Amino acid sequence: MSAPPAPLAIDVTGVTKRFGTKTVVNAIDLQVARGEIYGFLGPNGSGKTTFIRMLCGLLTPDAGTGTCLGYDLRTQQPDIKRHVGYMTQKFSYYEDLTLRENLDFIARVYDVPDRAAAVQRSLERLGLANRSHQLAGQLSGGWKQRLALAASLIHSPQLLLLDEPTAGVDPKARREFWDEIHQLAADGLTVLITTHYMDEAERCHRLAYLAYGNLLARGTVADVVAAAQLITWSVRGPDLRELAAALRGRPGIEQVVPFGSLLHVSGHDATALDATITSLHDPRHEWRRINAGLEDVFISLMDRAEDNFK
Ligand SMILES: Nc1ncnc2c1ncn2[C@@H]1O[C@H](COP(=O)(O)OP(=O)(O)OP(=O)(O)O)[C@@H](O)[C@H]1O
Repeated sequence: MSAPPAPLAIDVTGVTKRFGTKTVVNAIDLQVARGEIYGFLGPNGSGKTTFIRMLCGLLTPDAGTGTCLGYDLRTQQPDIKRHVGYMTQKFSYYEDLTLRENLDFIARVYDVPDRAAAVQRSLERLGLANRSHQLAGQLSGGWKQRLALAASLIHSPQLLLLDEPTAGVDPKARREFWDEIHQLAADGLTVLITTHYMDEAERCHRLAYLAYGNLLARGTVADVVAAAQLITWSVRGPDLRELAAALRGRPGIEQVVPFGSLLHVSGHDATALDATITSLHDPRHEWRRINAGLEDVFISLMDRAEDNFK
């Protein structure tokens, strides 16, 4: 049965989850368009996985309403699940089965019609056809990840859920993986992805940043950076460790973060920030006002969330 047409893949309001007395996801509203790649970022334990699991019909919210792929979040969970592919952090497969056998097994579990053709399509689509007789246990990390992606797509889902999909995968394999994800999205698949990597965040169409169960920022990378209104300076020169120690705790200085051979110094109060930088003037240091990056913004959001919610 195909899903009823819905312009939005996800359209939810006030989604909340509590475990015991702890509110792990706190009244989150979210809309995701079909074919969009939506990234979820935030510190460990901020509620990303729990929120996504509710969106995909794997967990029932304690409060909130809405739809996923046009199906009701509370009453039509089995329909949602049928159209969702889930690539978990720890993909399990049978090491002593070949790639083809692993995919065939998963296709059986999903009761995929015309299984042999579906497996062949999946092998070809992900460039695995030449390796189809190789034992899964002998694959390198990047190829195992491809197998995991193939497995999560075998039943032609409309929504793909990726939970930290590229942890431990080398940069070339990561790039290829992302090319594939963008191609799938261009073909209409909606992708929700949790990640801790900034380069992956920048590859998403839109982002949400969660901390302590609260949605603190959302939008495109440019939206999220602009909304933070973070003023950032970079400084290069000798003795940056000493400079960092001298800066921390001074008026206007909210964060001092080493970036390679530079320090990034940020805050929200331009006047106080300027005054402190001027007071620590050293001709050996080269200061430059820069545009805050996503990482600067996320560190700032995390620090502020600790003050607000802990
Ligand atoms: N079934 C459960 N029972 C009780 N507490 C849970 C359960 N599942 C998750 N939690 C708690 O909910 C909080 C949010 O967990 P969640 O896995 O959603 O965070 P996350 O942002 O995905 O973290 P990470 O980046 O580490 O994957 C954590 O404190 C976690 O311990």
